[in-house]
Amino acid sequence: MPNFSPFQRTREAPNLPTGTVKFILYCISSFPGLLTLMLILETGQAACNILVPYAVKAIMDGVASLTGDTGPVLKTLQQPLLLLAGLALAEIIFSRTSGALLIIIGPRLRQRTTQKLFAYLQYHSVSYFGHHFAGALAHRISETAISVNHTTWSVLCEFWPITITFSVSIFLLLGVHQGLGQYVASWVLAYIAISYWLATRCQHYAKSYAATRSQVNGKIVDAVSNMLNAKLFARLDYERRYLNEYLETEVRAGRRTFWYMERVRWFQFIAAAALKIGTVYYALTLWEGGIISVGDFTMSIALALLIISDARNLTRRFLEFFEYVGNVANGIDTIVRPHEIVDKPEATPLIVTHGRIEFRHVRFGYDPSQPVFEDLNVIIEPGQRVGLVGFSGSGKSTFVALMLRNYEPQDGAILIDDVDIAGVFQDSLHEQVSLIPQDPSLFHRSLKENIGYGKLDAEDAEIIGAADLAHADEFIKDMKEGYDALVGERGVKLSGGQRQRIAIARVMLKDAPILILDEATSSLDSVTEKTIQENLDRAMGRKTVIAVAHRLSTIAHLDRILVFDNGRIVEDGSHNELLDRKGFYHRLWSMQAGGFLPEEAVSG
Ligand SMILES: Nc1ncnc2c1ncn2[C@@H]1O[C@H](COP(=O)(O)OP(=O)(O)OP(=O)(O)O)[C@@H](O)[C@H]1O
Repeated sequence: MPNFSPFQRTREAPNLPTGTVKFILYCISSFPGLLTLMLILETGQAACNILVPYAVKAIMDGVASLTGDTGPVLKTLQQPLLLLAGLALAEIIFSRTSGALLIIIGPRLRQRTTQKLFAYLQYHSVSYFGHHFAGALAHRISETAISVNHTTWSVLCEFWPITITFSVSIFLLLGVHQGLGQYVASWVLAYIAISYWLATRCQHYAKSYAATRSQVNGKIVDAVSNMLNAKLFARLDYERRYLNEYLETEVRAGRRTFWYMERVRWFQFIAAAALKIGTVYYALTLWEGGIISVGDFTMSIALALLIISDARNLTRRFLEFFEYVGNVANGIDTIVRPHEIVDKPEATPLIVTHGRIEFRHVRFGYDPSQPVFEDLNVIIEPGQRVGLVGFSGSGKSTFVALMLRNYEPQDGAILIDDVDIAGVFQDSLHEQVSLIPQDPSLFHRSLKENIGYGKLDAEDAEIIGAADLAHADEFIKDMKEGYDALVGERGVKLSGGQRQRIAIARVMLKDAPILILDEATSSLDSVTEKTIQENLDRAMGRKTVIAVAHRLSTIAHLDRILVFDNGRIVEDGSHNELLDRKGFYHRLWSMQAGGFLPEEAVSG
């Protein structure tokens, strides 16, 4: 188990900027000093690079001034040679220090971005998670974090040095000769503009190629998760052919993109040739006319070659940059959208002293135009044990979901101990209300951690005690690794009944004053169910309990039963009272086959 205090927590949902540039700046703002240093180092490295042709010019001019005697060569060329060596050394130092900074900042920046996005994601509502696949969200977070890094490095280590190379080259060439400088400057401006334009055009191809790749990934995931179906139906061949259809689409989209890139390369090669030949011709003419020295001539050619080497792949760099920025924008769009249910600024912690629950004139619909509850009014007294029954779709789970504030009513209020839960901190509500769901999902962590989730600072003895009450201890003891056994993703290595027992144990450990059981024992055999039910009854103590049940026998002994029909409470009373009333509940009870309600509603 990670070693952190169980009580570190933040109540307030984090705020994140929604603009792409602002978001990237926000993420990198944790490293102002290191990033500035990196910018300086990249500037230094680019400057060293660009000054090499200048040193070569000095050497060439020195060589040209030499007479036939080779004796004083080194002496004459001492300064430019030292400059050349100094530049080489400085370039190594700048570039490797920058490399080291990249190693220091890179993983940390990725971690911070992931942390921020994950923290933001946590505050989305249950309905948000119902609309987004877990895998897709995890992928989005990691893509966004990687793309924030890449965007930063693109600007710092690619576009910025290129800007310096281009600007200083033009400056040096203007110094050599105005016309030559203007020729290269026009070439550079035109080249950048065309590269940018080509990249924006290519974006369309790159996007559709990326879409086909992710479609293929999705198909592979779907096929792998349905491998059992494929085997049971002997459809392995079919699955290969099915996947191949999508792979073919990917190949076609890939070819379109690469052909376009190939055409871009033609442009680059022709443009590079134009710069090379043009500069050589221009500089040669100037040298011939005695306007520039042989050193200037050499420097001009070297600068042109340097520009060409930096300009190569500029379209691809733009394209990658767009892709990273697009990824960040997508991540923001999916994750950094407004939270659906937010704690109010004036929110207070909920402290349950009695456990009285009231639904007051509650109107709610998942789609507000089709309300599940129109005007629901009900009071559950402190310590009361209430069963909710009704046909499938009658509103029982919605009732529970509203109590947990998974959704907010469009009208009316839900009060606990006379406090409107809309005005309390959501986590304080969840601390006071426990839920045992019908199909509990567990973390892929040890059994001990899963049970201990109900009370993070629980002693081992408390965990075992809770497991014992939930009849989980008996099967855990039989496992090779006991309480340290891992349960598999969502608890798949356990049977439904075992998962339910772990969920019961962790809720017993949590010991909240209000308890909600949503078919909490439905996956258990009747013998285990009976014993757990007794333990649950004991654990309920003076808690307020709401139990949703399809098997009426499991709630018949409770203090009160609310009968739901089409979002209305049509009957309310104890089991015996309701039977005596010979109404809806009586019909349900009579219709029960083996203790279950029929699926279909029966008209009155
Ligand atoms: N997440 C959702 N989005 C949209 N509609 C929903 C959602 N959950 C439930 N509903 C609808 O709300 C109505 C009430 O459903 P609810 O799940 O509360 O019924 P229930 O009594 O708990 O049913 P069951 O016994 O089958 O669990 C149904 O018409 C259902 O289709």
